[in-house]
Amino acid sequence: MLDTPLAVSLGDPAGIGPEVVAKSWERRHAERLPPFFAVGNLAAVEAVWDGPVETIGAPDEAAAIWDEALPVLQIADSTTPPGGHELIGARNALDALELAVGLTRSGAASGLVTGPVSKVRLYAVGFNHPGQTEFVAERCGVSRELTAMMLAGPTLRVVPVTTHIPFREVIDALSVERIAAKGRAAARGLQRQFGIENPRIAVAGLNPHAGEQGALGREEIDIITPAIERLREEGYEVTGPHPPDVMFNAHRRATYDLALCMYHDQGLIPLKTLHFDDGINVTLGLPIVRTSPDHGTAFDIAGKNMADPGAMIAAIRTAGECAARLAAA
Ligand SMILES: NC(=O)C1=CN([C@@H]2O[C@H](COP(=O)(O)OP(=O)(O)OC[C@H]3O[C@@H](n4cnc5c(N)ncnc54)[C@H](O)[C@@H]3O)[C@@H](O)[C@H]2O)C=CC1
Ligand SMILES: NCC(=O)COP(=O)(O)O
Repeated sequence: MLDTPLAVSLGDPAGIGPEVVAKSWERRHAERLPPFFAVGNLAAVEAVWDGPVETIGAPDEAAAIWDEALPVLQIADSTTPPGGHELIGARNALDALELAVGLTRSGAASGLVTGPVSKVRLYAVGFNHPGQTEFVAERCGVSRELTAMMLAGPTLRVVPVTTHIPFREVIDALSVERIAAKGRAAARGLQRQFGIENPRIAVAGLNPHAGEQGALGREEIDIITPAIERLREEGYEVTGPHPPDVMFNAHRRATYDLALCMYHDQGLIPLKTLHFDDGINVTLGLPIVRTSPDHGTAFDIAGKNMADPGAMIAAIRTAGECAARLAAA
């Protein structure tokens, strides 16, 4: 059990973040969750949940009330109702994220779990990062190219080489250096945070049938294979390029620890199809632990008591496990 609690930012209060965090606390004993405190707006939790909740002034006050109430570190007095459209929700989400990252970097929290945010609403309040992944990397002083956004469930882990960019830009964004950098960040993250000594990485092709020896596209020959060779020279166990349409079946998934995918949906469609209810997002390559549920804000069901906390529970549990592993290293 961790001595220092995790910091869990509530995300956009108009979404389901407050509800899944509160429901996770409710199931803390059954799910054997490590201690955590929420960072966000107390009213946002009270709007969707009638369980016990108490504000704290600092992370070290969380332990004393963990058994009795959900501890909340308050970031703002005003908020937006569940399902609301006001941009104050995005500002709250950003303030909570900023504070939770800072507390984790300082060691006051043992790891960071982030609630779902709306990217378009964050952009509307001046957020100039593609997502929380890059924001956290910057706050930790790490170049985003040295981090990897890993989505993971019980039978599949994926890292997309390109993440939140328009599809039209994907091919130009792929390079030997970028693919090798993501593969390296992924392999080292699995070693360091997940205790997988020699991770097996399967690299996806980009074109149908991985290019059919160049007849259906040359990216596999010109970019992906040289990146695979570079990673192998560095000692990593890497295979591919694999035809993307067959590499996610159950038989093939059992042969690797992580699929390195060329773009967002190539990896996230299989991941969320298989593991939407317990899938998580982990940022690899940071000096701190950061996880998040795989789902988004789900504005359509916010405030209706319909949100499944499974992915948030998995994100909290994994953050605790990774934090314990890093502390013991
Ligand atoms: N971790 C994060 O911060 C993420 C944020 N997003 C953001 O979320 C916003 C909405 O994205 P969408 O593509 O609509 O995906 P979404 O995951 O928010 O919702 C997709 C569908 O799944 C349902 N759903 C999602 N989570 C659920 C849960 N825990 N229990 C029950 N049903 C659930 C929703 O009601 C909706 O019908 C976007 O603005 C996007 O930027 C998307 C993915 C991850
Ligand atoms: N599709 C995954 C996702 O949107 C996660 O983004 P973020 O954690 O970087 O904000």
